[in-house]
Amino acid sequence: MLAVHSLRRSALLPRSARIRCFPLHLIHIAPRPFSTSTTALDTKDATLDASYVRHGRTDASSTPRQYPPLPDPVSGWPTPWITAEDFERYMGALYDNGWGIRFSSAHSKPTTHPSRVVPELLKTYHFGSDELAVKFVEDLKELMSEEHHHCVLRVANTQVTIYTHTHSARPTLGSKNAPGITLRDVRFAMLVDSLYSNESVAKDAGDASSSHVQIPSLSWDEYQNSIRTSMAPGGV
Ligand SMILES: C[C@H](O)[C@H](O)[C@H]1CNC2=NC(N)=NC(=O)C2=N1
Repeated sequence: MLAVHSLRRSALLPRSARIRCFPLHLIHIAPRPFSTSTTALDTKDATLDASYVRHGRTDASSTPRQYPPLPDPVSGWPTPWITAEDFERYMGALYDNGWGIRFSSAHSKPTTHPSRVVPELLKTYHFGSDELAVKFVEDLKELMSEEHHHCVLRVANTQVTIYTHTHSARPTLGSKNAPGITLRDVRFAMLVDSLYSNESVAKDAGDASSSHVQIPSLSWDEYQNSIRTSMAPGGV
């Protein structure tokens, strides 16, 4: 619990400052629902120190790009889709840090929404072992519960892909509700990156970035066009 609060406060500080914000003896993780030993933030398991993250990338582009200030927690439902201003403010840094946008039909429901296409943010993280990937998922579960925001996870051995959209969302004022990308997702994406890098930084693990999936970085206009062409008949 404390770890997530600390994370929020320090999410956007430079790495060196973050290290100062995370004296390991102060970090406490609430008990886990299942017990694959400790988390990477936990001080008890020194054997996991150096390998939470796979250090495949040593090029300059692997340095995480600094994010603008974290959006405040969003209250109320449905949540508005991100605006052109939000897109301008956050998407450049999200793209540079390996996030992408996809339009997914995986969320359609045969009975109510047979051909629904949902815009969402996604990113794949790579780990040094299956166990470390599972530990990251445990930490994500805590973050999801703290944020009251739930993403879809795909765990494939040492890779964890995160897909995040907001179910209860609204494209524009007065329109019908439709799932999509909101500031809840932007905030969640930034917090997940921070979780990932803080855990490895706290352990002095070196390169804290993940390998980036090659997903085209849509401009706002392309994003709007994709929404128009790929969303359910009638548009949004
Ligand atoms: C009442 C509760 O907060 C809502 O059901 C939340 C839970 N988590 C959620 N997560 C996501 N991704 N989208 C939502 O609309 C959503 N709704």
